[in-house]
Amino acid sequence: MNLLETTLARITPLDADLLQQTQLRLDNKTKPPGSLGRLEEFARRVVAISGKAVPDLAKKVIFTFAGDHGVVEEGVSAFPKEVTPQMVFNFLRGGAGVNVLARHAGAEVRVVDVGVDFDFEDCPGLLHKKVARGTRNLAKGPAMTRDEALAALAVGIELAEQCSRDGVGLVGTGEMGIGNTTPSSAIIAAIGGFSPEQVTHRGTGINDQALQIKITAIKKGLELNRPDPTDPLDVLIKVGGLEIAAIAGLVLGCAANRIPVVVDGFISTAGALIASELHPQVREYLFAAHESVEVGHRFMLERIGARPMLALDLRLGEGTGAALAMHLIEAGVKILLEMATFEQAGVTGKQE
Ligand SMILES: Cc1cc2ncn([C@H]3O[C@H](COP(=O)(O)O)[C@@H](O)[C@H]3O)c2cc1C
Ligand SMILES: O=C(O)c1cccnc1
Repeated sequence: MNLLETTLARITPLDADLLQQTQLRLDNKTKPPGSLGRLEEFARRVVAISGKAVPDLAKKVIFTFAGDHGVVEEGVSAFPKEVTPQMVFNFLRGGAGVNVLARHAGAEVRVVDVGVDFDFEDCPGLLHKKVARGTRNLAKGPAMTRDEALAALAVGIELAEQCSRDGVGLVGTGEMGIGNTTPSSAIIAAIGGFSPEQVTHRGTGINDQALQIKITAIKKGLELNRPDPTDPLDVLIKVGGLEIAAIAGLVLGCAANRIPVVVDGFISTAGALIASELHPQVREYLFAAHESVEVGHRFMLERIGARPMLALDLRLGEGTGAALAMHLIEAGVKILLEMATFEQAGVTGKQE
């Protein structure tokens, strides 16, 4: 078995008893039952995912995977591909949106080159995991080879393994790759059977003409490559991206290692969708941070069966939404661990 297969074999459903016991603990807190809404769900699920009655979320890590996309040559983005490595340097200096919001959340950002078309040589702080210098143009043929897709998946899986060894309590996903809303739209179109028009949007802010070019590129990619909707690996190979593959691997690795994983926006959810199509129980381990402005995002979330936590009209990616959502998951866990029970507080009237 390869790393992907052994990882998939380790993913199990959450323990229903543990979920129920944790809800009973929450019901003993000084509040009407269920009145903290989804914060209670977050606490319940973090306990059941980690298998720990007292989860420790002190160590939080957001992975920002960077990769380039051959399809950019079609004119699908408002920005040139050079922005991908330029933003990598910005992440490493701590100046990007995700750095600011991760600091706010008390999370560390780890920047991973999984497929940037640039030589970073010995760039301190960067995780050098380059599989290829970008994908090929999906409008002209398969974006990746099978080996490239498996190698990028393995990058994500191995980083999750490392998090498990380091005692990381909460992982977030993020990405940087000019053009990557195009493969993300292609993935949900292929898997969900949607037309490119239904799931394609403006990414970095393209105009009407570029939107038509983007839709045409996705149409060509689907017609030419004919990804098999029942085979998520085939979809990833033909119309995916290296950073999307790494995110899929990270999500699978987190599920296998029982680490809750917060999935960012549209592109990250494309990775999570591949993971959840590979293993249906993956959805139990993930938290969908927010609902992106990208129109296709809703269809991905519905397909996964994940309800987004925030609606902030975000459309940046990088892991920004994941950073913001981490606070709320931690808040739910703190309610479980720190709030007084009826008995401790001497509050009466609890219904048995
Ligand atoms: C300066 C800058 C910083 C970003 N950070 C994330 N993205 C986001 O925009 C890109 C996807 O949009 P499209 O498919 O239209 O190219 C990705 O890099 C995504 O992470 C950025 C984009 C730009 C321009
Ligand atoms: O939702 C996202 O993650 C997103 C949307 C547009 C552009 N970049 C990222």
